[in-house]
Amino acid sequence: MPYSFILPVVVLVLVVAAIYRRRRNSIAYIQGPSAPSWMFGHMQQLLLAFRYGEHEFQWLKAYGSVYRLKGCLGQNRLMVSDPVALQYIVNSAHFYRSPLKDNISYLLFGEKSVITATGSEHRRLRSALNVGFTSAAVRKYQPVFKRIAETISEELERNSEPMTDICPLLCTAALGAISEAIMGVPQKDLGQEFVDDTIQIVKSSATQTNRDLLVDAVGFHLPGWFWRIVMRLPTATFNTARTVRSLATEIGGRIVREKIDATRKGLEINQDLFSRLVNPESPTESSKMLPEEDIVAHTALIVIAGLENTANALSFGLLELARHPEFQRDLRTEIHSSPRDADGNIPYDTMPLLNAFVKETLRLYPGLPLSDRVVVEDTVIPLGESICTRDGIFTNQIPVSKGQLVTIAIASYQRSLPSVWGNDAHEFNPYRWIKGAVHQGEAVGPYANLLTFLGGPRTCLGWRFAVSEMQIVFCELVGKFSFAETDTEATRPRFMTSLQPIAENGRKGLPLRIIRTS
Ligand code: HEM
Repeated sequence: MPYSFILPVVVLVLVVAAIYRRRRNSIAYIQGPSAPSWMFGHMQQLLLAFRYGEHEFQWLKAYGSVYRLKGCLGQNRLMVSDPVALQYIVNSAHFYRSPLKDNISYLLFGEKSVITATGSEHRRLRSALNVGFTSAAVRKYQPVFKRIAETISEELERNSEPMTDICPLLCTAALGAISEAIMGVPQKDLGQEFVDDTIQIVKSSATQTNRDLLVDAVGFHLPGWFWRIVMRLPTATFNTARTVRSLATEIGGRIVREKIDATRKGLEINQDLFSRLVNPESPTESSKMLPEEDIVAHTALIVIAGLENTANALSFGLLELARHPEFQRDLRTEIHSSPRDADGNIPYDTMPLLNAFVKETLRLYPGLPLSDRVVVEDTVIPLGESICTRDGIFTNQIPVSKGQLVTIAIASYQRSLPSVWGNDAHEFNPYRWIKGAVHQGEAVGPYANLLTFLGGPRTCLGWRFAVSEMQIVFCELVGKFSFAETDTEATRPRFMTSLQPIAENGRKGLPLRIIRTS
């Protein structure tokens, strides 16, 4: 057969082209620290650090805002905290979430949720859910946040212990806020089993051990269909995840059906998100209405997405106040001297110290300090500042090939450039926001130029919700109590799926001395 050589030649050409392209776009020429081991690369230092960032922030200092790290089993990873590069990555369709994270989201939330949907389906779901997350919608949740904050105060007043772990209280408060504002029901209606299992799944999905690092590294190369089969296995974590999902479907389904019934009976409709999705207030909302099953599918996602991150941000804020008594006093003075309306509301957005404090807390303690992306199509990442390669050549762009792992280094970005944050970027200094020391350059995220809520089409839907809840809870608590650390520096941030406060005993917690002030 005269043409029988064609196929092998075509295959050979394709293989050589692929190798050439891989070499050409390999990131091996980018500088970075040498790895302590081939098996774990830098992953133990990055993800299992005793105090989050103890190695990462040193690498940042040594290599700048783009450098190469080793993942497990010799994998090359690109760590990026350059604002121009980050803006490109979060907005570009050339990058997608790492397959591992995507598969876990798929197991927990199914394919009908905004976090797993892609393309036009993602845009449709976001646009519909957004009716509950606009500035106007979030303003209407303020009474809920206020009530929730007062419940924490009442609990603290009853408590006569010399030391209180504030974390569980803040977690219950954050759950109450979501339950009432998003679903329009008191927290007890969610049922203890759902609440316990949800908290459990957040804990057990935390990457904490060497074994987890290796499973993640191997899992990265496995196709989605393989994961979907593995996730049917009856392991403790997968069982809890399945229970959370089925309880969420049951509870969400019941809540949504009750709201549909109330609408049919002409009863008054509330301001919570689920009510508005069932019974839109305006024709624009009507056109984006979600069917019942789509609303139900978001029950678990919204609880999990909104609970941990907000509660942890509140905890870290109180930790920094305990470490900075003078700032705490100034903030209390601002709270006491701010005018209140007839309902006791303060114009939260106009309080300089309060807002500087919220921004500084979210800058230093992003709930998700790292977020992995995979290149889905060859592209070139532009850089705001040139980097020097291992060959001593300066470049202001990095070509990356399909399959390359890129880490959006959120925590590093928020401490990186002195030209953006000032020279004391590693310190807690809320005044930097008041003195105008923060340079508002590239708009990388939706709030204060921070990436804590990510950016681009996948920006956190609940960012205004979280900021408003933080403003109100801080006002209530700092207005009535003083916070002091029992052992300065004992509590540390650790990365366990999210950035969490870890007490001296190695467990999640924030023990504080809390005293009534007025
Ligand atoms: C301080 C608190 C919060 C932080 C730091 C935070 C952070 C984030 C981040 C980083 C993402 C992107 C995740 C990714 O794509 O890998 C995200 C997505 C999301 N968040 Fe938040 N979040 C917070 C509070 C909330 C709240 C209170 C809600 C809802 C009540 C919420 C709902 C969502 C949803 C629905 C998404 C998915 C958006 C999409 O994929 O289009 N978040 N959040």
